[in-house]
Amino acid sequence: MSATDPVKLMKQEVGRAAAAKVKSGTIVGLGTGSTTAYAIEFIGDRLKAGEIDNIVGVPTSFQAEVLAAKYNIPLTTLDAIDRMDLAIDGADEVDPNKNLIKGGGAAHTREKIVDSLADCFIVVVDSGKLVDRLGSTFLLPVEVIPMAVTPVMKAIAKLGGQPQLRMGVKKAGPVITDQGNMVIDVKFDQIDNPAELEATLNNIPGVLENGLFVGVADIILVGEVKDNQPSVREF
Ligand SMILES: O=C[C@H](O)[C@H](O)[C@H](O)COP(=O)(O)O
Repeated sequence: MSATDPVKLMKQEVGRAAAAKVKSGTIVGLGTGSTTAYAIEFIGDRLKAGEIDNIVGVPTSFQAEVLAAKYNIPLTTLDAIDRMDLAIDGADEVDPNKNLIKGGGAAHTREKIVDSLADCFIVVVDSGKLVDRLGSTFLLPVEVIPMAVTPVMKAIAKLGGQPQLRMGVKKAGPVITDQGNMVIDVKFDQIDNPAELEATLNNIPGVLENGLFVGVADIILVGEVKDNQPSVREF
């Protein structure tokens, strides 16, 4: 990836824009993925520069915990708080109604818990993540308890989905989530009713959580780039 890689420029710019919305004395959900990683870095930069202080983060993954430690952002847990002021997180697809597919990094279960508890959930994406209809470019991740992988795949096939077990890269065998579970990625020809599908999938015994986020996001920050100049649009 070159220094002027347009996707990198867009991710950095939305990360910076999201970090700029963090105020002193707030509790912030820290999402997962390459775009949110920039937001965490820029929050750390603002803390270091003294622009903000007294921030506490709630991590959505081991990756977020590691980044928070790297940038000296103190962390807390959901046992210690009732709510968050803000959550910042990426997405794999965003539709015009601000509904999302998440879980490209297998973190969607903890992300849905944290992002749902925030007063304001800000999504940070590059413009390539915008779709007219969810499921058109990205397979839908479903986290499953390991002993239930086969029956869940059969149940998903009966619903019309094409399931595949997510395999590791630079690791033999399946991807294991931060909770010790596996991920089934599902191709649906068409997702007409995301809310209904979200509930139907979660109702299959053995499914922990799927990557459909319906009615959770408040603000979408979209990174765009033209002539190597990045900008951010909000909706
Ligand atoms: O499980 C991972 C998350 O849902 C990520 O937020 C999502 O995959 C987007 O990641 P990235 O910003 O790297 O495209």
